[in-house]
Amino acid sequence: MAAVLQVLPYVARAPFRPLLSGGPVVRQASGMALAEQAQQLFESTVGAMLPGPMLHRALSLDPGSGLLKVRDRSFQLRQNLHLVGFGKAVLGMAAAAEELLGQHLVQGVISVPKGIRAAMEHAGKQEMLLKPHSRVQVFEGAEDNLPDRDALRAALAIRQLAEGLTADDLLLVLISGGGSALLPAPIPPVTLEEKQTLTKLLAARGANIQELNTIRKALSQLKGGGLAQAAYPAQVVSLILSDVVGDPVEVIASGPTVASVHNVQDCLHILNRYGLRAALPRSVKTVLARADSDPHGPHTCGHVLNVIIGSNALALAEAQQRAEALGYRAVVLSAAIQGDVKSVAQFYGLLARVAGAHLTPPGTAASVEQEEQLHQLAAELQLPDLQLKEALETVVGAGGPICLLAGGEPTVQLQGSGKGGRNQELALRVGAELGRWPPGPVDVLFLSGGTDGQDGPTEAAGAWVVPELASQAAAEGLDVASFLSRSDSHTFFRCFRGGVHLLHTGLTGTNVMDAHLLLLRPR
Ligand SMILES: Nc1ncnc2c1ncn2[C@@H]1O[C@H](COP(=O)(O)OP(=O)(O)OP(=O)(O)O)[C@@H](O)[C@H]1O
Ligand SMILES: O=C(O)[C@H](O)CO
Repeated sequence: MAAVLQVLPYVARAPFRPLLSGGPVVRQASGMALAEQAQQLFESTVGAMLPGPMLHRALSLDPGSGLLKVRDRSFQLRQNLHLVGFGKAVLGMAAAAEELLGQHLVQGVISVPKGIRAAMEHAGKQEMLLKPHSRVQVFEGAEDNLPDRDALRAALAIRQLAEGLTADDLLLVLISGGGSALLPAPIPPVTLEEKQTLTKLLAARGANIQELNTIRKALSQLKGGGLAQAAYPAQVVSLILSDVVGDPVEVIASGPTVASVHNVQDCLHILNRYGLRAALPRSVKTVLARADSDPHGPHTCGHVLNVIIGSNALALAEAQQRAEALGYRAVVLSAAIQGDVKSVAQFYGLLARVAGAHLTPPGTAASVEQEEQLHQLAAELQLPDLQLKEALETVVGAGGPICLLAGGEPTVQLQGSGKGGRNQELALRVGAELGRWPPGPVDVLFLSGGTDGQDGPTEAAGAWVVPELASQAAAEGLDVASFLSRSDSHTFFRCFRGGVHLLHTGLTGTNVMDAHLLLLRPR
């Protein structure tokens, strides 16, 4: 039976608990400042994807019979549950899983980022920590998201646990972003250092995550279905928190429980594309050559159920519900925003102009060419799930506050030695775009935030902007364009109005990429 992939439906009402201390109560849109609403909506985007609510939605155990339901499948638990996990959000996921299923848990091994337990302890996030006497062994490693000896030890412990299972066992696999670096298990004779060097070179030359993980899978004992193979004949259930646009399970953390659809030719094309094929270490050539003649063929994963339990799309759906509770007409534009941050910012700036014009009395309508330019930009971004037409139709008929939601992961070409992050750069660029149009009688706000709570090497999660930002900044002697020319968005927001436009959540314990909110409210 082929491996099964299921995606949890629309998230149930996640218990809303403001991430920021003393978060605002829900009041009607008119009664709250736009910035307060935007931050509350961002909190609900993140809140729905926190490990506890996510696992509670994904797993349902009948304490009497020991029957575990995961989506439309059932598994009989009788102290036969084993757990492994790897990823930046996996500590909290393991804590939630052990709380729910602990009476059946025999043993567990998880591989999580170095220092995360201390960080969660410091942040007072007890729900993200395993209880004392937990049966789950924790390995911390992969400092700076790079595979290291600590992560290698974790991967070997995970493989050893998997290989010891029988057909009576159930292996729960917890997977989230950052998992690849936390599960390094190079196929000999490839060494950890050789694999590290190759992936760093690929990333530095612009390889995207799909390309990077195709190479990682080809050189790994556990990625690309290898973990599922090691666990056979045990039943495997993978609960996956997606940090990749489009939620491709074979790419997320390099698909350890998903049969790989790539072959050696795919790898060679990628290596050629980035000029790395000629300089490959002999060990890598040996492993790639052997892969083609592998007697076992690609890993079969018929004994596996892969379930996406958290994603950007699910998070945005939650925020859409919140926005409607605040009195907005809300539309999810896309959960697959990609492309250069400059183009993405232009798109949002024009969208605000066109949408804002539809919300104001006739006579201030956006020009036809601006609408055409907006559709042109959208076409150039090639967003597979874009709901632009639906969004504009909603705006035309609204006559009241509008909330346009989107998410994904734009790319930034770094310039200069400034300090910033994808979200802060996008927000600042959108702020500059908004300032180019004469503000009609509409309040406009744009927010961009990283759902893991950390945007680039800064302590901010992101930032929010309004059309007046550039002119207000100029009055403070801050030139937006100059900061952008140095990729120095964090410094700008730290200086501008005492940092009030920065978004701070602390490490959230989840990661479903970035969330973008565009709020428009007629005066
Ligand atoms: N000064 C800067 N200005 C703008 N963007 C920056 C700057 N410095 C780093 N970045 C961007 O931040 C991104 C790294 O962000 P971050 O550290 O949050 O990791 P990530 O890509 O979100 O990975 P993860 O999913 O593990 O969080 C890179 O895409 C990089 O281009
Ligand atoms: O770990 C990885 O491979 C990336 O975070 C994508 O999931």
